[in-house]
Amino acid sequence: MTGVSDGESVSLDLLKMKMAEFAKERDWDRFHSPRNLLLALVRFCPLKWVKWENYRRYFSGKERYPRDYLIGKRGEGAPWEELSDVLLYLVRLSDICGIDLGKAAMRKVELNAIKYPVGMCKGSSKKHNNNSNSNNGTEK
Ligand SMILES: Nc1ccn([C@H]2C[C@H](O)[C@@H](COP(=O)(O)OP(=O)(O)OP(=O)(O)O)O2)c(=O)n1
Repeated sequence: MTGVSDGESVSLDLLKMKMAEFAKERDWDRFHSPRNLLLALVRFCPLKWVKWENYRRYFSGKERYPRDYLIGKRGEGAPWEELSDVLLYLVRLSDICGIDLGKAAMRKVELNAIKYPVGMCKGSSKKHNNNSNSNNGTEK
């Protein structure tokens, strides 16, 4: 259905192209301004997170979902749909702004490694500014 076979990966470039085609066919380029796309990401996507409440038991480790449901082989409105919307809007926003998202993210990975050297951070989730009350966002 996706045209991508099992085991084949999907590049950001392919998603970028698909989103560009999707918008062009519908004459939606004019709606995909940086402002609108950013609003879709910061306003609309968090609203969608409300849907994640449905999966609270899964995230708290209390419930398991069938793998096919999680990765999009079945189940409308499942986690894969919500995550995909975030990625698609982000890919589209980056494209419209002329940001090469893949390269930018690779650069950010490099900067993160400099900011959080293994020698200083191994086993500790403290944020780089050394604030003892903060962490790197992965723990609450
Ligand atoms: N102006 C728009 C509207 C939608 N989309 C695309 C990007 C998202 O992947 C998806 C979002 O569509 P919906 O707003 O209909 O959201 P859902 O598909 O999640 O439906 P719902 O919110 O009703 O559950 O469609 C887009 O590119 N540009």
